[in-house]
Amino acid sequence: MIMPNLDLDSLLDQLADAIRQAPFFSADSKMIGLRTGGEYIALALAERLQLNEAIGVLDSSFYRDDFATSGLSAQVQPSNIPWDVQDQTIILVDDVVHTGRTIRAAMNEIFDYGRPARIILACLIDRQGGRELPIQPDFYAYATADALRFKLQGPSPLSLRIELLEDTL
Ligand SMILES: O=P(O)(O)OC[C@H]1O[C@H](OP(=O)(O)OP(=O)(O)O)[C@H](O)[C@@H]1O
Repeated sequence: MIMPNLDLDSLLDQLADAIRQAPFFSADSKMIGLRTGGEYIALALAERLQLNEAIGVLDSSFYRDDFATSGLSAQVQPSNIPWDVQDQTIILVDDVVHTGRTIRAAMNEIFDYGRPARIILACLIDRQGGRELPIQPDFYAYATADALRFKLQGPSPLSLRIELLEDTL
């Protein structure tokens, strides 16, 4: 397997361009990033898209259905959505979508705040082949079904670490 050589800035530019051209998009669009990687991606996208409103941030750890088995990270922080979600079109952003469970948890949490008109899903990396729920990104910058793990580190500098999954070595 060839390790992909990904340029983070180009991927973010591509993702921002695709969202900008979508019919639903305006500078008043509302964006939510999922801690931690998704928050960094959402901040980078919001800057490129020159959004009028600050991004919301969710930490869906409490909502994950594997919370009991995986435990809770010591770094869980409160969620913060600085605007009313009711009837909004929300762009939900994460760095990686793999099983889909994090996105499922995030959507549950969003509905606790109100009933959005629509949720659009954008991610940097669509890790395909391991989906456990019928959740697909509307926008992604890079997709792969290879046995790779992606870890976004940031916020500044923002970098993407790519590792081969151990059980395939
Ligand atoms: O589709 P899933 O199988 O749920 O996986 C995707 C999630 O996994 C990673 O988060 P992680 O728990 O590693 O936290 P991080 O954002 O702090 O890296 C990634 O950032 C996504 O949020």
